[in-house]
Amino acid sequence: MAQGSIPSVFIDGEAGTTGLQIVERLQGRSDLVLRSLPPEHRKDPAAKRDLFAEVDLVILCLPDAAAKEATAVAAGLGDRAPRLLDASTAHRVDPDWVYGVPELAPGQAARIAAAPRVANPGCYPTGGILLLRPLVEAGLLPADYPVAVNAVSGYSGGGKAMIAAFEEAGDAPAFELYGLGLEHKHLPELQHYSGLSRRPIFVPSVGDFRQGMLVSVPLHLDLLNGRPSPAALEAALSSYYAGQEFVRVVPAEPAGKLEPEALNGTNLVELRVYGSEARGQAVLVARLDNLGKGASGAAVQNMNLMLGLEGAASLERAA
Ligand SMILES: NC(=O)C1=CN([C@@H]2O[C@H](COP(=O)(O)OP(=O)(O)OC[C@H]3O[C@@H](n4cnc5c(N)ncnc54)[C@H](OP(=O)(O)O)[C@@H]3O)[C@@H](O)[C@H]2O)C=CC1
Ligand SMILES: CC(=O)N[C@@H](CCC(=O)OP(=O)(O)O)C(=O)O
Repeated sequence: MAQGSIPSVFIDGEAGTTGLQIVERLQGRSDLVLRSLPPEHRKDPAAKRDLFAEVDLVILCLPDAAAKEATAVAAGLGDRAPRLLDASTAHRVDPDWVYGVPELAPGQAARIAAAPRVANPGCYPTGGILLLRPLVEAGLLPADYPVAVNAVSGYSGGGKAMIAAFEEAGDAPAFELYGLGLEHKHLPELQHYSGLSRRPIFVPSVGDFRQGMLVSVPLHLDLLNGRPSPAALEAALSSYYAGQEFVRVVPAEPAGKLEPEALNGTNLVELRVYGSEARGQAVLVARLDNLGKGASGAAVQNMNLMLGLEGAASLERAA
């Protein structure tokens, strides 16, 4: 990108759920130019290659196989290759890609800003990692703790096909567990970036609401190092995310209820620690918009970092 020029961005997969939401979030921005392909050429590798060579950043909002193909197209351009931000699962634990959670660790935002290739995180791992990693790093949660992660998502998490099943076909269940083969595609990144040596058990579910997500982790306090109180876990999270704009540690309401849709349309994550000192138990809960901080909001946050467009961050703030 020439100094002083306005960066250009192409969203490969702009007609899909994640792509459309990114386009929506970029409406009204004058600090970048959004490039596009005519609909009849959107899957044409030659047309893609030509456009890739002209832009500064390509955001991949494609199924995994198509994201890998697009990455190969970019690599084939050598010096003219654009930087890539991949929203798919294809490159999230690939050491050649930087993981797109700026709040992951000190220096991660700077690594994203400088990276040629950034892997946008999965929606469930965003919640799980933000809850778990600070506790592992603080030495409170042993890396081999038998972690179980339970989660519920709105159906937009399943892209166009699942949206059609819920909104058009009308034959989708009101609620269902899935991933019960214990091989969900988010497990590698969830384990890796949380810093866990033991593979967690992950039980996702989907409900008959479009958007919104809760990710929860039950903990037995006597199995943690030093038997911390729920308040100590909350303090560890608060200190880890002090000063972060999009991650908020919120005191848990004593009534002990939480619904998943309150952050829809924002790029925020809320983290809470519910607990019973007397019972020696706690439940960590993350609330986020699966299409916000779980996908398109995170992609815009990463794009801003990669292109040095800090001034535009206000567009991502909660109303
Ligand atoms: N939905 C979500 O909450 C999240 C999704 N993601 C990831 O983002 C990616 C996109 O998911 P999502 O938006 O939900 O999926 P959708 O199915 O809603 O959209 C995918 C889009 O990609 C298009 N497409 C497929 N192959 C190609 C190709 N070769 N070239 C150009 N376009 C192509 C599809 O076209 P067509 O319409 O013709 O099928 C469709 O428009 C996936 O990897 C997904 O795992 C990540 C985080 C959250
Ligand atoms: C409800 C639902 O089906 N959700 C999706 C995950 C959505 C998501 O984050 O997918 P990425 O890994 O592509 O980021 C699923 O479990 O496969």
